[in-house]
Amino acid sequence: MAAGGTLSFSVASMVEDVLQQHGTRVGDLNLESRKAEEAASRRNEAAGWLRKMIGVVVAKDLPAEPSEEEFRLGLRSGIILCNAINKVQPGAVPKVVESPCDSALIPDGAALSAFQYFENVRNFLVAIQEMGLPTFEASDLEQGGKSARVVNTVLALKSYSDWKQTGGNGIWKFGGNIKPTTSAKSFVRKNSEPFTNSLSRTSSMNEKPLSAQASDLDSNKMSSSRSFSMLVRALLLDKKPEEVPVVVESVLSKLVEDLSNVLPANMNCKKPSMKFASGDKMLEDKNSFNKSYISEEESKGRLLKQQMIFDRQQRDVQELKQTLHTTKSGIQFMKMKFHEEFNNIGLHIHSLAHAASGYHRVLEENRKLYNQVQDLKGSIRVYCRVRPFLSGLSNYMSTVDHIEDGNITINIPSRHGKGRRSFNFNKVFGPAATQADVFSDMHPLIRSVLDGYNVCIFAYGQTGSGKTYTMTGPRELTEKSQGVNYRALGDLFLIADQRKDTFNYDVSVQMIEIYNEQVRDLLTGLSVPDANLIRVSSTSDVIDLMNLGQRNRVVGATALNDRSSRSHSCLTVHVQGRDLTSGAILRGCDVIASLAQKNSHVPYRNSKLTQLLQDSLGGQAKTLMFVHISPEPDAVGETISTLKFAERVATVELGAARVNKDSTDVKALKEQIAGLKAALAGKRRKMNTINAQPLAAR
Ligand SMILES: Nc1ncnc2c1ncn2[C@@H]1O[C@H](COP(=O)(O)OP(=O)(O)OP(=O)(O)O)[C@@H](O)[C@H]1O
Repeated sequence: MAAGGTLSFSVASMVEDVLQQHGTRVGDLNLESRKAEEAASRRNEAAGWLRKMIGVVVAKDLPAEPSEEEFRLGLRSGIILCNAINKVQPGAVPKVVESPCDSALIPDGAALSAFQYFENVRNFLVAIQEMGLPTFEASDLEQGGKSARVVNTVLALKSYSDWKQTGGNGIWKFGGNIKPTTSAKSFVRKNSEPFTNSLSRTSSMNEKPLSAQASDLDSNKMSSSRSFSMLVRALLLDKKPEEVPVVVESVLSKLVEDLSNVLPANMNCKKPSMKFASGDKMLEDKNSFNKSYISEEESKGRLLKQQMIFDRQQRDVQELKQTLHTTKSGIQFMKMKFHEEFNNIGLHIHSLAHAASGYHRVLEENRKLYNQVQDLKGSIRVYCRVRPFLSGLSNYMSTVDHIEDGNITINIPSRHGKGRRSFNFNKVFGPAATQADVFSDMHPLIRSVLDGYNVCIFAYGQTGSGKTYTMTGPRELTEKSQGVNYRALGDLFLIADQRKDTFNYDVSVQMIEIYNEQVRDLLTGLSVPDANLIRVSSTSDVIDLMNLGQRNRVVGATALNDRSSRSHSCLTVHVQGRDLTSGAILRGCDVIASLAQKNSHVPYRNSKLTQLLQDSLGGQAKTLMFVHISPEPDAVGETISTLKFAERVATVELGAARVNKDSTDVKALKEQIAGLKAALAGKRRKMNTINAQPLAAR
């Protein structure tokens, strides 16, 4: 390291200080001239050796005995120094940059390429350093620089050259022109090989400092020790003997002080800063190496990272492929299952269709059988109802003697002979019979209307016998006291609603009055041959229309009783049902009529009433006739004639068969119906079970 020279200057200045303290003038000692003389001697030795090594031609810029300035200028380009070191150690500076104008003297500050100058001097200093010789600083070749250090380096190189020429045996000791007896330390070159890479340079640099520093110290010590002794002698020359110890003590204490200031700074500097351009270059190299090393590491890292990303993406792709495969398999499986399900559903629908058609066949069969039973019961059924005594008249003896099943026995006053007479009907309802009792026998026929049969329900009887009561109910109507028309219509709409999945029903009504052989439309109030049909959708719709008809019936009546006895009102309910499966149309009607007891002068067969009811009464329809009688004995004559007419209607006039309840035909039919009902119930259960199952399980 270039810390050398520090001691020599310090000692000289220190002695100077001491001399000044003691009032001694240096000028008197002629110290400067002695120093200059010695420096010139060393410079000449160095210049001479350089000229000898590289030849006078190459060293033309360096005079044999140059001044300090000439020495500095001659070596400033570094060309002479590089050539000299290459002579001592070939290849030490691999490339020497020659001046473009060799022959020209390069003046101070002349334009030799700064790069060339820098390169040569730097390379020379690196080589010197590699060889373990004392170095100088590049700035020492500049004006004001310490050329003595340059001289020192050249003389060290000379000494090394001499040692090498003698065979290089033994330990080379750098002595310069200093006598071997001085305290110069042995100098062992640590790394003589030229560096080949920045790493070896760095390591040699790191190993170098202490030895180089020691070397610098030694050489400076040697060179300055002679001056030091000369100075001390000159100092003590004119001193009296008693003054000598004081002066020596001062010199020594100053020396110790300076040493203590200088040594720690040099000796403790294990990692001194690089002052040379060569050091900078090495740092640059190291940095660039580090950079390239780092960038290589970085690129490796990046590659590794990319590889990892690539690997992960490949794994992802594999996973996706696997998922796709699984999904495809799943879809295939679903397709298969779907086809299976589809086929199963197809089979199931087929069996359901089969069952449904069977069900419909059974229904149809049931309907026919049901209505056959109704037929066997008789196309016309005649019922007799006895009104209770009205309040206030309960003390009278009743006309009715007794009632037993379908038989009613009437007490006949003695003046009319015989005393009693019995009449047979399908059923006789006594004064205690309720509205529900009366309707119960009518109920099965309502279903027949919805199956496409015509049903005629009419009330017959003298005035005040209770026709309106049976058909409609009392004035203060309650649910319990509702008449058969409410109940029948209620049933009709209820059954139609229950069948809505299989049948679509349209219901409409017409209401007429036959008065004095004139037909009047009670819903329009006009006399018309055919009454209007008005569509209805509920029982209340029908009731509203019946009320309207009732009001029209009353309007214009001159004598209510007279009118009542000659008027027949008739409500006809038309039902049209469409079988939703087969599309078949069923048509039925329910005629609800209130017929006054006919006058004897009107022939029954030709009457308007008979014409009106011919469809119902002619055998195509099921007819229910409710004969009403009053219990009061004063009307017994009319009662008997009413009963006679009713019996004739039931047996002779209309030719209807009387039902024998015990006939074998009825029994067989009943059994057949029971069997069919059981079969139907079985089919229904089966269908309900199938419908309850989830589709996949079917
Ligand atoms: N079964 C019965 N229970 C209680 N009261 C009844 C019964 N039958 C009829 N009545 C009552 O007897 C009276 C006459 O009955 P209703 O008006 O029904 O006779 P009708 O035959 O319709 O008469 P008309 O032919 O004059 O119209 C009414 O007050 C009615 O409430």
